[in-house]
Amino acid sequence: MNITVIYNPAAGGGREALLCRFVAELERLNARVTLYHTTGPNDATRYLQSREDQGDCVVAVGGDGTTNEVLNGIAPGVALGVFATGTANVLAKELALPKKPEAAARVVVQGKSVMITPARLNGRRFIMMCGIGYDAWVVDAVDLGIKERFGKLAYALSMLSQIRRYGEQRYRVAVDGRPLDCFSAIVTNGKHYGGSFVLSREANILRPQVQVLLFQKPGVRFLLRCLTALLFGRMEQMDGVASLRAEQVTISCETGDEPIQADGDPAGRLPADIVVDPEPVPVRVADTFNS
Ligand SMILES: Nc1ncnc2c1ncn2[C@@H]1O[C@H](COP(=O)(O)OP(=O)(O)OP(=O)(O)O)[C@@H](O)[C@H]1O
Repeated sequence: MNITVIYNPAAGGGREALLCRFVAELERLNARVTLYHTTGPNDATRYLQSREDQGDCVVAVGGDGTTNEVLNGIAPGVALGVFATGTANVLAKELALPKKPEAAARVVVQGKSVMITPARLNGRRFIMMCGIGYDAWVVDAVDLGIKERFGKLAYALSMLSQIRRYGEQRYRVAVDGRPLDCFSAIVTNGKHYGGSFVLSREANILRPQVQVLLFQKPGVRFLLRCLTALLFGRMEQMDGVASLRAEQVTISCETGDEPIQADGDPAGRLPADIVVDPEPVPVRVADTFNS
């Protein structure tokens, strides 16, 4: 098996020792490995697009942002592997991928492929989720220095700093053409969010549809109730939260320069045009993964 390993040395504050163990195990399993260290944002995508032969599998070693950039550069038919060394690693939770480097390498070489349908936000693929409103403000306001040193704490601090703004901005959404309003929205491909929290029980990453969660009531109290419900995996059931399955979603707002987040990183500004990608991607998972 020929494997390209894309390592983001900035993800999760750097995990060089884990990378070495991961690559050593791949080689012990007779894989031929080409290793690449990324140098900055979008370098993974650029590097992959410049490679004529990416091998049988490209493994993203980093967080969801690294996987996103690999996904946007991977050639059709080449399998995507993930060794999660980032901060939140939501995709790894969704696919029940092992944390230990040796076990993660065995999944890549000895596991199976499942077909996952990403979605496209303004033309660029995302694999887990994108969001506008509160969700995007939090990602936009994360202090990268704190994130590098203290990981998820940076998100918690950013969440606190943005709470007061919730409800100020109203967004217009079209879910498969149906017009709706909201004060925040998350378009998710999978069930998990922010790590191991369950955002949507309705979502299914193996299905060629996304789940759209619309937060339709204003007010800080409503947001706090939503965040509490998220801790218990019950946000989708809340009065004021609409959860809809869709193939195409557009989101816009009349005023302001509003950010969007995709797979946990800033992803441009509104308007957002989100469509399910017609080309599914083979992704390596454990043999025991229930598909
Ligand atoms: N050499 C580099 N130096 C700085 N940033 C980089 C480098 N290579 C890639 N990046 C950027 O780092 C960003 C963050 O990486 P990533 O999202 O994978 O890790 P994380 O934020 O720690 O994890 P998670 O998304 O799971 O919370 C990526 O979006 C990528 O653009």
